[in-house]
Amino acid sequence: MGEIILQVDNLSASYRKTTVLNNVNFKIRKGSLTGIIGPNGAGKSTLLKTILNLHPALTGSVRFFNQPFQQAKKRIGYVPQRGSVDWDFPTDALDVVTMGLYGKIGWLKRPNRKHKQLAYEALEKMGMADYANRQISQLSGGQQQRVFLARALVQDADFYFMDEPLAGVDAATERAIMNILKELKANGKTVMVVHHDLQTVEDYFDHVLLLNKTLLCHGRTEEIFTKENIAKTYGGNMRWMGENREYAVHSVE
Ligand SMILES: Nc1ncnc2c1ncn2[C@@H]1O[C@H](COP(=O)(O)OP(=O)(O)OP(=O)(O)O)[C@@H](O)[C@H]1O
Repeated sequence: MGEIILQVDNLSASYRKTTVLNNVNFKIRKGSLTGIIGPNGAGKSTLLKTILNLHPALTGSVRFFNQPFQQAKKRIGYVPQRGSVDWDFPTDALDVVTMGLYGKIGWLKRPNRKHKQLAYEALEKMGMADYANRQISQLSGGQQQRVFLARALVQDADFYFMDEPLAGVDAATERAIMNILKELKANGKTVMVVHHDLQTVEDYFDHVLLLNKTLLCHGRTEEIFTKENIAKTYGGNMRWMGENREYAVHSVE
């Protein structure tokens, strides 16, 4: 396994006075593909945002590549939850992808033809070339998600964070996205993904991080993703449908 490239120590976060993340500690190694699993409201999105300095930490420290976030941020990519994005922003798919290159272009400079070409190729890779000039608000949810993945690809980061990239997408989009995640991993990239579908965890992720306000456990999927640990994480809000991998989770909401 690769070297440790993310170290999270004693991380806590709150909204006003309510603590939603409590004393989270873990380390992530280069080249791992980790699913972040836990019920609604477990703090999965907050964990990503706090790690990425988008939400303030109450306590704790986060180090990427043995550096503070600010020094490492060009090497880090983030695909936010689709619902958290203002899709009415007037811009087309190609421009959204080109934004992924701004770390390289510089914010005040205009993208040139080579940048646009790179962005177009990433859209092509996600099967979205025909939609390059379509307003982002006029794409379906799954198409928007593909555009976001294309943006992450052009960024060519070393470490990606994705917040539910598979939520609400069809089977073909899910396959396309998972192929990209596996390709990123094959290229030595590291990926952490908030994920909801317990049925696919074992197929998709080599590591899992089980979270419910605190970190319940973290490690290799085959060791950690057990009935007992899942039950502990979901606090009884789940029902086994049968042996092995068939189970349903009841939302806490
Ligand atoms: N902006 C906010 N202001 C106040 N409370 C918030 C805010 N965002 C999240 N919360 C609360 O923090 C807790 C954790 O939310 P978070 O979105 O991190 O959970 P999650 O595990 O990603 O949930 P889901 O699976 O439903 O997306 C929840 O109780 C939520 O209501």
